Amino acid sequence: MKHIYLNLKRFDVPAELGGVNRLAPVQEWGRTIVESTQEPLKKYNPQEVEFVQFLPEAHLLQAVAALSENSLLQIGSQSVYRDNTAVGGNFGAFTTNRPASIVKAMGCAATLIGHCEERNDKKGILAEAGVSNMSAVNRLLNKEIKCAMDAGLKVVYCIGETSEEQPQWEQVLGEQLSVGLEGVDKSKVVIAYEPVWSIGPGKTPAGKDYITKIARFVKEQTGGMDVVYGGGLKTDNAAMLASIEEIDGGLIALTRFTGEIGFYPEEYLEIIRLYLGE
Ligand SMILES: O=C[C@H](O)COP(=O)(O)O
Repeated sequence: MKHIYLNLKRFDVPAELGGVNRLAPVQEWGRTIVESTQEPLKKYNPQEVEFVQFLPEAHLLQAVAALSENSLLQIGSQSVYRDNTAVGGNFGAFTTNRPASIVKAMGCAATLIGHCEERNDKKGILAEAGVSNMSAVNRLLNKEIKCAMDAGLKVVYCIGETSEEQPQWEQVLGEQLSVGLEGVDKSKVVIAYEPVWSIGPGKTPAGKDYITKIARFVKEQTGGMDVVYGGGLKTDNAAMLASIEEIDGGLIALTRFTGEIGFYPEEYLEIIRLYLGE
């Protein structure tokens, strides 16, 4: 089974406010993306490939409502809170947070946990508190994964090393896996590997040998979990990634990296065609 994930980050922010949304008014953005991508995806075999689109919370209800009959698309949230509602327990006193129970109730099938931008946010809070040992980040993410799974959501768990961490990549990724997945049913989780040092303008893209080495490491450490490339599946690397046996799919975000950068539905569909080879 291949997994094609789409992380729509905050691509809903209009260009005039500094964002990359030139697609649709904010009020219609989630629906527009689902409606402009789901029909062409119906030609793929759901036994062979799954498609999940992760949207900011404000767009989840609209995206779910836009799903057509027999759509192959599934909708997911961008992470969940590390605590949840429970009958007889917390009734929803979670101002500003996003418990997994409501993500599931809104019709989502999955959630994306531990993206490098989420890790950065948590690291920043710890740094403000004077904490330099960042292992707490993995423990917080482990709680989020457990809440998501208790709520019946599939989990895509992101791991990756920064440029500073690269010399100790085995230790860093090993801890992200062992602590993040402690006590978790791995059969319901897919790993997204993000070489953080390689993401962003002007960075050297990760090559085939490096990605293969990491994917093998993850599979060895986890008993063969599915691993997708999370550093950005795009036009430039789709064929290379498709040629790596140990890679089980990819995480798409921006589809255009020069000029009017952003996410464009036709380019997303083209990346999928290039990766799946059909
Ligand atoms: O979520 C995906 C990764 O952060 C890569 O994003 P990008 O392809 O837009 O650089």
